[in-house]
Amino acid sequence: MDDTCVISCQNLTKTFGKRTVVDQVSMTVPKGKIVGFLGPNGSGKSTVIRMISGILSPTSGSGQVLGYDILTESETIKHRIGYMSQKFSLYEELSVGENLDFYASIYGLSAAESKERKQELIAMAGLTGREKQAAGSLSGGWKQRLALSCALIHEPELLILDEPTAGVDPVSRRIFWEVIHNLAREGTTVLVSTHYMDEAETCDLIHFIFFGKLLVSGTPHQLKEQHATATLEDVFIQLVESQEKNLLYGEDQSRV
Ligand SMILES: Nc1ncnc2c1ncn2[C@@H]1O[C@H](COP(=O)(O)OP(=O)(O)OP(=O)(O)O)[C@@H](O)[C@H]1O
Repeated sequence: MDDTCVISCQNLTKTFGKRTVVDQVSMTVPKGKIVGFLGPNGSGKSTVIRMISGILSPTSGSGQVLGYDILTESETIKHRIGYMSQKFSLYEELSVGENLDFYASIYGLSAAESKERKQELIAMAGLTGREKQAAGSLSGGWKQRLALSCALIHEPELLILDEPTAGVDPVSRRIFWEVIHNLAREGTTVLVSTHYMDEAETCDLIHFIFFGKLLVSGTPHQLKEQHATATLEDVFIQLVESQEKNLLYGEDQSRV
C-alpha cells in the first residue's frame, strides 16, 4: 500500500445469499484527508465501511487499513481506528464520564492517560459541566459529540464515520463538522458516509457508490466540472438517474 494512503481496497465484494451488495469496489483514502462516501440508500456504503473497519469479512477482494490486512488483521484494525456508526454505541444509563472511562478501558489506556484524554475530549465536544449527566438524557447533538469523543479516546489516526449526523439538528451538524475539520487539520484521516450534500461539499475527495459498484471518485470541484453541474446534488441526481436508466433497459439486472 502506498504510504500516502491509509485505506486501500481492491475488488472488495460482499454477497448475502445470492445478492451481491458490494461489487468489486476498489478505492483509496489518502492520509490526512476527509473523504466522503456517498450513494443512495441501500447502495452498500455501510457494508463497505464495515468490511474496511474489520467488523465484516468480505466475500472476496482485499484491503489494507493503516498498513494492516483486512482479511488477516481485522482485530488490530478494530483497535487502531476510531469508528462511529449512526447508532452511536453509547451506554445510556452511564454518565458522560463513565462512557468515556468505559471506552478508555477497552482501548487499554492507563488511569493517567484516561484522565487527561477525558478532559481534552470533554472540552473538544463542548460537554464541560455535563460529565455526571446520564448519556441517555442528552439531546441528539450532545449524544453525537459524546459518541465521537468515545471513538477518539485512543487518539486514532483514522476515523471512520457511518452517517454520523443522521437525525441531528443543523446547528449540531455544523458544530460536529467543525470538530471533524479541526481533527483533519491536526492530521487525522476521516472517511465519512453521508446523505447531506452540504457536508459532502466540504470533503477533500468523494467516492460515489450505486448498487454496490463504485461509480465515480473525485474532488467536489472535479465532479461538478465533469458533470457540468453547479452543485453536488445535481451530480448525485444525474448519476442516479443515468444508472436507473441502465437498470431499466436491462443492464446489470442480476444485481437488483
Ligand atoms: N447482514 C445482511 N444480510 C442481508 N442483507 C444485508 C445485510 N446487511 C446489509 N444488507 C443489504 O445490503 C444492501 C446494502 O446495505 P448498506 O446498509 O450497506 O447500504 P447503505 O448504502 O449504507 O444504505 P443507507 O444509506 O440506507 O444506510 C441493502 O440492500 C441491505 O439490505
